[in-house]
Amino acid sequence: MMIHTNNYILNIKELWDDVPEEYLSHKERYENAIKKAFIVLKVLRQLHTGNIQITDHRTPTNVYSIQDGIFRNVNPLLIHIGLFWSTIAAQASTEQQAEWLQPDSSMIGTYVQTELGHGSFIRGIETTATYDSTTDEFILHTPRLSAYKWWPGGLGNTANACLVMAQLYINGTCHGLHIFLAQIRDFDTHKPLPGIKVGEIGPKMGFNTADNGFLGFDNHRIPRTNMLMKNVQVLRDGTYVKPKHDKLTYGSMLLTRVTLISDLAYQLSKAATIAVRYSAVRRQSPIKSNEPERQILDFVSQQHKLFITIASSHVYRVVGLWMWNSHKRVTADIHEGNMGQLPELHALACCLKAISSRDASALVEQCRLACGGHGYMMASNLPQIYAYTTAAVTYEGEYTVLLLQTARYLVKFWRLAAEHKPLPQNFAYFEDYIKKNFEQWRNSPEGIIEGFKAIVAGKTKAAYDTLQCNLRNGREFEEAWNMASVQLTNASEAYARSLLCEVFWKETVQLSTKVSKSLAIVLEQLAELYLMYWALEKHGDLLLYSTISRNDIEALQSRYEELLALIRPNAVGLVDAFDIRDEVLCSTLGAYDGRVYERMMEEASKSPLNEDVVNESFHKYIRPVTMKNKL
Ligand SMILES: CCCCC/C=C\C/C=C\C/C=C\CCC(=O)SCCNC(=O)CCNC(=O)[C@H](O)C(C)(C)COP(=O)(O)OP(=O)(O)OC[C@H]1O[C@@H](n2cnc3c(N)ncnc32)[C@H](O)[C@@H]1OP(=O)(O)O
Ligand SMILES: Cc1cc2nc3c(=O)[nH]c(=O)nc-3n(C[C@H](O)[C@H](O)[C@H](O)COP(=O)(O)OP(=O)(O)OC[C@H]3O[C@@H](n4cnc5c(N)ncnc54)[C@H](O)[C@@H]3O)c2cc1C
Repeated sequence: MMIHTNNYILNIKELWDDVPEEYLSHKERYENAIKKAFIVLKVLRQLHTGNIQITDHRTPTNVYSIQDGIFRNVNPLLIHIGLFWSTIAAQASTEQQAEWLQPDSSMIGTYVQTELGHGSFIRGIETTATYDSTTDEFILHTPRLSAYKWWPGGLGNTANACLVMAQLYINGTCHGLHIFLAQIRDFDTHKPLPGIKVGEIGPKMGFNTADNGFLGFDNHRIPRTNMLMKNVQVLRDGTYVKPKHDKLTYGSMLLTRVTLISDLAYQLSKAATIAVRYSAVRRQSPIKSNEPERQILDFVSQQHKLFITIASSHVYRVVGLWMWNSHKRVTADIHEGNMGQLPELHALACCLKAISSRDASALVEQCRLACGGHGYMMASNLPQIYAYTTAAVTYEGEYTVLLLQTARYLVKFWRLAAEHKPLPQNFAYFEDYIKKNFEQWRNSPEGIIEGFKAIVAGKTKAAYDTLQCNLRNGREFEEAWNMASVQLTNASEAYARSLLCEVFWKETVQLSTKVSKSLAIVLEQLAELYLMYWALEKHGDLLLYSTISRNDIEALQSRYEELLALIRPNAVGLVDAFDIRDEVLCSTLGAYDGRVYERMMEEASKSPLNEDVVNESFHKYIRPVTMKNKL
């Protein structure tokens, strides 16, 4: 059947709420979301099997992104779709995949790693999987309260299976973390299997349509063949066959970190669309006293808040794609047995996931503030977008923890540079910094990129020197590292920013040659604005580590303000170009037709507090007091 999938989904009535989700109880929210999730899953399965076909070339992304409108919050099957299947596809053997990856599978799964006691430090995970060679089974066990799994999305009520990360024991030897497929609920009755204690963890700041859950195992047995065995094996006699690289088990985290960059770009484009469109409708104060009130988008300070959000959305879209392609390349190499590029990919994914999530949540909040009081309304959808993006700063590798991973990589190259050993081309600037081969500052995108590299070198040097000093003072390495950790994270942050600037600028220049001249001009303006914005934000660092002068900074400021003025006439067009449907934006402030006040009044009329002209609490609580006072 040929179907225009977007319209098809939009026309499924049960997917769209009459009562806004905020008015539902915790339980109702879940039940409403899960009803919709299974309708969406059915559509995805039909797409997969070819029972329905795509007629809109943009549909693959739209099926995913339209979910934001359907759930307003999050699809409770996000982890089932985004992590459970992808981990099986990446980490299970060919035979396991043939058995488990059936389109009509009964399994609804989740990814179960974090415990009450351990999230970041996964080597500290306490759940065990002990091989019993007499029965050819693993025994999954939760030894104590802190070992209870805690957080996995969909675990609370929905999942009947999971991929669980546990410490593998064979004949008393611990072989570290491995992934196991475990059924946790009966496929027919959905009751927890014997030896399984499972439930939901309660309301959160966001993600409240997803049933994040807890899970404990009481000596729960699974077949040996349920360990994911593509990269590592346990044979029938208990022989352990090591993986080619001991971090291949962490592959799903790496892939999700890469994917998240593009997802955050999309969240940013939603926030920018809402805030820019609203700013074009909203009038507040004249600029000159004898003039009518102006669109708030005409205030230069408002442009400063918003245009960086438009630009950042493009940055993360471009860099997300760049990382996706790198991931594809490195994965192909790994298939050939070449692990050489894995450390670099991990280092890039860590700092870029950290900075993209932090930037996205800060900029979404900036968009909310830019909408004044109305941005605080749930009906603006900005609070929900914020709650969604800020979670990404923590999940899939916490911000600081990931920056410290990238710092390990930077310090390795600084050590090579300090010892005058050969460096890869992309770190040649470390050597230049040591030799004081400083370029003369140029007030141009290329000059700013060089300036950011000098900051990376300068901050890595400072962190490295502190580390060495701590070591000379007799500290053990880990302690010395902890003492230098503020500087180490600063170096990583700078590294991420320099990558973002360089990749975005180079990709934009390339893209500009392939599009119309007028479009190329706007794209380059946005890219330049991004670089200028961050150069000005980091001018203190540039003064410390590059050859920039006070005059250069003043010139940068002027150019930045010029760019704001140049972008202003295209601002609404730029967010319209994100092409996000009203049904997905779910915002009274950001709809395409600009009927902000009418929509706000329509939404207010849905409040249950407007159902009765006089609320019954008046008779119960207010009247007895106010009438008594009157007497
Ligand atoms: C449908 C599309 C979906 C789109 C996506 C949209 C939305 C998102 C979807 C879902 C999100 C929702 C929920 C999120 C789900 C989760 O949160 S799952 C749980 C995630 N948990 C974490 O991320 C834990 C973070 N911790 C770690 O990753 C590790 O503990 C650590 C910090 C990396 C340290 O590990 P450890 O084993 O202790 O390492 P150690 O210190 O011994 O060694 C470090 C060396 O190992 C290298 N390394 C580490 N990780 C990797 C890796 N993944 N790949 C390659 N190499 C790795 C590292 O470089 C070090 O190497 P050295 O040479 O020693 O420096
Ligand atoms: C919405 C949401 C969904 C989630 N979904 C899932 C899921 O589906 N599956 C799953 O398994 N997990 C999931 N998680 C869990 C998530 O992966 C963890 O919360 C995350 O990895 C952070 O770990 P933590 O909570 O233990 O934080 P902690 O590690 O306890 O961090 C607390 C603080 O300690 C600091 N810290 C910790 N270690 C260090 C260090 N070495 N050096 C310096 N500072 C440090 C951190 O920077 C932070 O400031 C989810 C979490 C959220 C919020």
